[in-house]
Amino acid sequence: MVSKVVNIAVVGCGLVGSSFLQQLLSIKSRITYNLILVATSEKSLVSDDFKPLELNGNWNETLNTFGKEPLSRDALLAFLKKSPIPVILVDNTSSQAISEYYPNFIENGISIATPNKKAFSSGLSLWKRIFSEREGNGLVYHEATVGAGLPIIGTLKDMIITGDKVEKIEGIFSGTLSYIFNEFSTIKSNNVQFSNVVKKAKDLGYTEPDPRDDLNGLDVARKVTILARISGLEVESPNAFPVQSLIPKPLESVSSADEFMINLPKYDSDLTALKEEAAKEDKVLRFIGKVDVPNKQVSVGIEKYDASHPFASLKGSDNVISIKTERYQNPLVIQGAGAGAAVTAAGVLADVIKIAERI
Ligand SMILES: NC(=O)C1=CN([C@@H]2O[C@H](COP(=O)(O)OP(=O)(O)OC[C@H]3O[C@@H](n4cnc5c(N)ncnc54)[C@H](OP(=O)(O)O)[C@@H]3O)[C@@H](O)[C@H]2O)C=CC1
Ligand SMILES: N[C@@H](CC=O)C(=O)O
Ligand code: NA
Repeated sequence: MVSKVVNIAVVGCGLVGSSFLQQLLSIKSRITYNLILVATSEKSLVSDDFKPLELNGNWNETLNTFGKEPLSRDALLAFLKKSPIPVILVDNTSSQAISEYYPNFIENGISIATPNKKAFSSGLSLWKRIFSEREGNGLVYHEATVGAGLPIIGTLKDMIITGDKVEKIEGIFSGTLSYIFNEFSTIKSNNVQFSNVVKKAKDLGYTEPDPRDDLNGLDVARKVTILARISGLEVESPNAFPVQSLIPKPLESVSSADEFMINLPKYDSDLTALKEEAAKEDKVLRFIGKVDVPNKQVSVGIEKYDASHPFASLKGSDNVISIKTERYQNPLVIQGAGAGAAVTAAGVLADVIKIAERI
């Protein structure tokens, strides 16, 4: 029997992209994955004749040595349209520009697998265009946009297509903020200062290069926007509901991450007071995203939880998501690593495999 062959184009070879390529090139499968393009923002390798790229294991070196100027979005589309067999575009970037171009790929029959949240959590019109389900459109899978490789989006969609009704989703959706609050606000009271934990998280490489990109709550707001939309709420954008920022107002406009870190200790007192107030009630603080479907409410911010609550005993940078539905009145809880190269790449690869089986 001749095995099925699918062409794969990978844009973005950073943390997740590198791990994705390593996993893709080593899986054993009855489907053959034919790598026809690899690109970063500066270099690209393109197989003009659609034969598999010869990467000899060290694709990074090959890309740097032989890579040419990356294709524009139009040129990338024109190239992928010429593919004689089904093609999957894997977007491992965080590029807004690429995500805004998804409808053009999809409407030309090109499928997409991605951990990039931008397309699904920007304006609602882009979401509607992506999921318009026209005959001949490419498929779109984005499991790793929420909770990395944890099975959240697939699980939620399965519940909905089988007729269940989502009532409430609540969770800790940021690996960085999970770590920070797990260390800062513990069941046994401690003297840890918020700024110290942020510094520790930054030193361990858990934060974005500028920790304000974690502390402003936008990453969590994007994830919650995606879940709310899947659950049936027409959320206009991640700015359309209350999002608590952990950046002290006076530090919003400081120019550099270093200046931000130097000044952060001056503003520890508010969060220390909140943590002590919670401790007196035998509670801890956690940074939560919430979707209340019947009441059409979405929010992101700090909440207090009893020491006995599953969110209170979370470890490291784990995510935890609780989904309450008409059928799961005792909520379904999914917990585990919600960030990191290997688990995220595996989530993307599992999507590639699901698409390849369907196209
Ligand atoms: N890291 C994690 O734990 C998780 C990440 N994600 C998501 O996965 C995606 C990738 O994250 P990560 O690997 O950590 O990010 P990195 O910054 O490590 O990698 C991004 C890659 O994308 C490339 N890139 C950026 N813009 C373009 C462009 N316009 N055209 C071509 N290539 C481009 C970069 O190239 P260059 O180096 O040349 O700039 C780089 O290779 C993001 O959307 C992130 O939100 C999701 C869940 C968890
Ligand atoms: N920065 C994110 C990683 C992926 O979305 C996180 O902390 O969870
Ligand atoms: Na996921």
